[in-house]
Amino acid sequence: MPVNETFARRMRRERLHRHGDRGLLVVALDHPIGAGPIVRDGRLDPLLRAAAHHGADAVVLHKGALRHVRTGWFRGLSLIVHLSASTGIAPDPDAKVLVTGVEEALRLGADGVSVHVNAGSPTEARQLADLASVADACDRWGLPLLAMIYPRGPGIRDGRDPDLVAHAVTVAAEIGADLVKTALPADAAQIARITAACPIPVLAAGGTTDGGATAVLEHLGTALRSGAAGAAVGRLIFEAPDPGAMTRSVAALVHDQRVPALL
Ligand SMILES: O=C(CO)COP(=O)(O)O
Ligand SMILES: N[C@@H](CC=O)C(=O)O
Repeated sequence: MPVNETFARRMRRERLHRHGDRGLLVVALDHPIGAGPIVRDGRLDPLLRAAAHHGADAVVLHKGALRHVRTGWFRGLSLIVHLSASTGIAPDPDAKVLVTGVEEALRLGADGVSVHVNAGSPTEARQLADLASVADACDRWGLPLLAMIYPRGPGIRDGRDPDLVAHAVTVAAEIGADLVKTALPADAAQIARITAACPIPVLAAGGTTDGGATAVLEHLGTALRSGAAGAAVGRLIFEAPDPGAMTRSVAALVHDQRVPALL
């Protein structure tokens, strides 16, 4: 726990957890700007129902999505507003830019904000400056900041290289994030080294489901047993035939360190 944290920031950081403080399950739904629609009918409410009713602590959404979803889901679910974006069809999809700010997120009812940084990308310098300005604003307003930071760029062959990932999460902590989310390597000992060296909680990203849902669940289980403080999971849940059941499975891992029935 940080020793120099304001009352407001600590209270809000602790309140992100809706199921005890053992692990944080964040359902990330920030993909549409990058990848296009994630639901066929444009309605995110069924995914928010799955998150709210099946064990998630928080969801990540972009500002515009909030105009099209019900407020009621957030009685038992924390809201993290994502402040940065890029599209997968851009000349450089790794070039994240800020698309809104901390004060707007607060006006929208956010319990926290998140910013994505691609460390090693051609625009890394500007992305770091953006993360730093958001961290300053979070200090002013007492709002928790989740940094999503990945080693990504033309010179990076393996974005899960343990040394690169250890470096990336350290950058997030040094700039002033409260939590960091990244794609962790597969090896348990390497994950343990990364999480032990990082002064802030590290959340494991779900990642692509191309290798099957079971492989993603197994990876999350390894990460949680190796020091990850929770998981931020998108595709595994919104691509699942039954997002509620998949949320329950991830929640069993995150909150109870219990192997879900799906494994
Ligand atoms: O946090 C996330 C995206 O912002 C994780 O999403 P995926 O599980 O789809 O990688
Ligand atoms: N924040 C993520 C979105 C989901 O994967 C990214 O931009 O890559």
